[in-house]
Amino acid sequence: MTNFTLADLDRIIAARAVSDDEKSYTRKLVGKGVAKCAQKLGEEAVEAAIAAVREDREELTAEAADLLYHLLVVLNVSGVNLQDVMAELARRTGQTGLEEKASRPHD
Ligand SMILES: N=c1c2ncn([C@@H]3O[C@H](COP(=O)(O)OP(=O)(O)OP(=O)(O)O)[C@@H](O)[C@H]3O)c2ncn1[C@@H]1O[C@H](COP(=O)(O)O)[C@@H](O)[C@H]1O
Repeated sequence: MTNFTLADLDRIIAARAVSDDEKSYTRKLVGKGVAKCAQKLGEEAVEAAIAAVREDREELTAEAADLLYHLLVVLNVSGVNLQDVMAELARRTGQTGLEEKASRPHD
């Protein structure tokens, strides 16, 4: 169990994207533009799908982490806020999302 959230990773990516650290993978990837970032996102999605079909849970866990990282990079370079994506997901539940959370206080 960890308290680390997508919002935490999103903040790290936003900071690394504009950092001047030449060792930063995020900075290098963002510097290559949206097409390269989107290509990486697609590759990671396929790798996650293959791991799922193979029923390899360990591999799927690692690929899912790569996929979420690369999705957040694409959102960042595209100027789409993670908060807006979460709001869209909440809207689809027909509620803000907070009501259900309140009824599951230990999640
Ligand atoms: N979560 C990740 C993360 N997931 C995957 N990756 C990188 O994504 C790359 C994907 O692997 P590939 O083998 O497909 O990439 P590659 O062949 O090296 O690169 P390409 O030339 O194809 O782009 C790897 O190099 C991983 O290091 C990540 N890089 C960074 N993070 C997070 O971002 C933070 C900031 O990282 P830096 O920007 O490197 O400081 C880190 O602390 C992490 O929290």
